[in-house]
Formats: sequence, C-alpha cells, structure tokens
Amino acid sequence: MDVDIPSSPGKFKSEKPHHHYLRLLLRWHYSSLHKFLCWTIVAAIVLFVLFLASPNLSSSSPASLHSSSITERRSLRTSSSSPAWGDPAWEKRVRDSARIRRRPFGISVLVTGAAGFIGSHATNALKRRGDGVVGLDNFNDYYDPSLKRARQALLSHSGVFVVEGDINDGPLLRKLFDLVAFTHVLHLAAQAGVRYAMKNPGSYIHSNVAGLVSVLEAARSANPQPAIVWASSSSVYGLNTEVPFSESHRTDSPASLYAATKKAGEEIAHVYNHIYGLSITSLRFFTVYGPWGRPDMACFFFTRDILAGKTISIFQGPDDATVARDFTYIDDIVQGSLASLDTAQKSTGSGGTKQGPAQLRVFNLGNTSPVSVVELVSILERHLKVKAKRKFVKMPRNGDVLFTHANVSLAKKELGYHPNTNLQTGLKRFVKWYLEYYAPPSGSYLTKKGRGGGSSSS
Ligand SMILES: O=C(O)[C@H]1O[C@H](OP(=O)(O)OP(=O)(O)OC[C@H]2O[C@@H](n3ccc(=O)[nH]c3=O)[C@H](O)[C@@H]2O)[C@H](O)[C@@H](O)[C@@H]1O
Repeated sequence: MDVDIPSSPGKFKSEKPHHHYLRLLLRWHYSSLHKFLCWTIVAAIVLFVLFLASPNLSSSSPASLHSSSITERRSLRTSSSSPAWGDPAWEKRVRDSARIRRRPFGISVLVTGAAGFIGSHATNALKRRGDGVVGLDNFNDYYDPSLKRARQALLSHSGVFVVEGDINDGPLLRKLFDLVAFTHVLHLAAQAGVRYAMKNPGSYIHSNVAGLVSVLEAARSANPQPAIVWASSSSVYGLNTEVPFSESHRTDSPASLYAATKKAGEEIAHVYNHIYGLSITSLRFFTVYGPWGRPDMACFFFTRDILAGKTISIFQGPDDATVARDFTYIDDIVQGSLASLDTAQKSTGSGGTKQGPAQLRVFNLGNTSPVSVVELVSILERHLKVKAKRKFVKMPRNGDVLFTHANVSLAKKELGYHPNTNLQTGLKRFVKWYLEYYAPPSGSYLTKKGRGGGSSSS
C-alpha cells in the first residue's frame, strides 16, 4: 500500500468519514512500526551487553577462541555439582581451599591424584594440620570411580576442593598456578599397578611420563616455582638382588613397563632440576596398603575373594620360592611424604630460568621387614575369621619381582622417617575399614555401602 505518512496527526482532523478506516489503519501502522523499532533497539542493547559480559567471547583472538573451546570441553566433563573451571565460583573454591591456616610455617600444596589412595590420605593430613591444599584428579575408571568419589566426599567435608581435571591439561595447570602461589606440589597422580602394564601400556606412558612432564613444565614456568615431591616406586629396583634395597643401588634393570616409566620419571626429574632449578624429591614407595586402599592390590582383592569364597592365587617363584613384599602402612607413608614436603628446599628458578643449584633427592619409604604373600593371606584369614581357598601358581611373567626390602636409613636421617606399623596391625585396620565400607546386606560382602561410607584412618 502506497500511503504518505502524515507530518502531523492534526492533518487528519478535517478529513471526511469515509477516510476513517484509512486513518485508523495508518495510526495502527505508525504505532506498530514505532513499537517494532523500540523493541529492536532494546533487544540489540541486551545482546550487546551479553556479548561484552561473556569472558569467552570478549576477544576474537585465536588464543581466546582456543581457551574458550577448552573451557567448553571442561564444562562437559566436569560433574554438575562443581562449577566449570574458569568460572568465578570455581576460582573462589580453589583459592579458599588453598588458604593456609597454620601460620607462620604453613605451606600451600597442589596434590595431584588427590582422590587416589595415597593422595586422599596425604591431602587429609595436610588439611588437618592447617596447610592450604588443592586437589587435582581425573577420576578415571582404572578401578571403581565410586571409591574415588567417596574419598573426594570426605575431603570436601574437610574443606578441600578436588579439581576434576587431567595432569596432561597444560592450560588447566597454568590456571591453577595463576590463581595460587603454591609453595609445593605433591605429585601422586599416576597409572599405578605392575601387572596392568601388559594390558594397557599406553596409559603408563600417558600418565607417568607425559603427565609428569606436563606437571614439571607448569611448575618450572610458575612464579614462584614450587618444590616438587612425587611418587616413584620400589619397582625401580627391578631385578636388583642386593638387599635391602638402598638408594645407591643400581636401578637399570626394571622388570615391568610400570617400573620403567617410574625410572624414566626419576631421570626426567634430574633434567628439570638441572635445567630449571626445580627442587625435586622422588619417593620410592614400597607396596602401600591400608584403609581406602586400591582394589587392584593383593591385600584388597584377596580380602574380597576370601569373603566371597573364591579361590585366590598365591604366586611362587622358581623352585617354589616364596614371594615377599615390604608391605608399608599408609600412615607411615603419609608421615614420610609430609616430612619430605617440610624438608624440601625452595626451587631456585625464576620465570623458567635457573638461578642456582637446587635440591634433588631420592628416598626409600618402606617398612624394612618383608613378609611373604602366604603370611599376608594367613593374617587376613585371622582378621576376617574366614579360611581362604588357596591355590599356589607359578608366578606369571607379568612384571612382578620376587621380593622387595627397603633400607630406609637415609629417610630416617634426613626426614626423621620411622615406620611403626607392622603388617598384623595395619591389616587389622584395613579389614575393619573394608567391612564397614562394604556392608554385607544379605551375607555377601560384595555390595558397596554407598558414597562416603566408612571412615578414614589417617
Ligand atoms: O611397591 C611398589 O612399587 C608397587 O607396589 C604395588 O605393587 P605390588 O608390590 O605388586 O603389590 P600387590 O599388587 O599388592 O601385590 C602384592 C604381592 O602379591 C602377589 N600376588 C599378586 C596377585 C596375585 O593374584 N597373587 C599374588 O601372589 C604379588 O606378586 C606381590 O608379591 C603397587 O600396585 C604398585 O603400584 C607399586 O608401585
């Protein structure tokens, strides 16, 4: 319709009645157009404000687009109960968790693998003595993740935030170091287990080699650089026959890929200490057991299978030789790990450049009294009050070694490390936890009680 828009409404007053409908039409048309324009402007302003407020869209540089897509991916992976990383609420939780309450000597620690067995105990101990502590864990399904979630729930109850993320995620690590000037990193995240390396070799390279490098890269670039304490393993002694194993013994004949990746880790630690001045302590843990232990370890699955009436396989060496381990109780390991943090000197690097020589240490953390697997089973039988169905089998060629035995005199001298829990006592506590956590609803111990069941002994 071709209609002139009046210059003023008064022009229509003198017009004839048959033009009435035309006037109404024009008036309606005029007011709708006006409303339409107003709403368009309002909508445009709202969209513009939302655009400016969005952190991921505020810049169109490739870097910001990259971080935007990483944030989106992280949001998808993060459980709905915790905010996505990068959110102000997430940042606040990280800062709150890192707050030191023990002045003036408190430290602030990033614990990787915090929802793991050793990680959860160490994290809890740090928090309880007033240190700042932030956890990091990817909650993978190497073993039942609900056990990791239960440990996380306990830590959360004590005020520790466990960030859900991977040690190979460089931007996430940088973000954590941007938010908190961590004085220490307790790096316990790893692909554990000796025998599983034959099934999934790639996961050992991913976590124990690439993951370690990722953590060390973030640490050397951080300002200030933290001191690093990390989990190596007794398995680095491999086919060594000198006993007890001492830090000065050769470790160049590993028997499993797991051991080889831990040995590689110790060499990588040397490089980062040498080039960047990172203070690094490698702890060789000896078959750690206790409450909240790992389901892939003998003490755990022997207990489960004995209760279920299943036959357990006890490995034997050539000529029926006894297989033995220097089983070490979790509380002793936690004491040694915290003493390592407390005695670690500062890194000397700054902005990624070494300023002087830095501390580099290796310690055995064991129990110093090996016990045969046969005896382990006998102790479990006594605590469980159930007779095990045993089967002796020739040790498969799976990466296991015949025995381990720690000499801990160096850790005693430098860390004041004193393991004081024997296997009898330690297994009693483990069994108590196991029975509380895995309640027997109808005679079976195989049904889990639920998240957060049981209690931590650390
Ligand atoms: O000290 C270490 O460095 C290592 O200790 C444990 O490895 P492992 O000593 O093999 O511990 P368990 O899986 O608990 O095995 C304990 C003993 O039981 C034996 N075993 C295991 C399984 C089985 O079916 N039968 C059996 O007799 C093993 O040969 C071993 O002597 C951990 O799983 C590793 O992650 C850790 O690094």
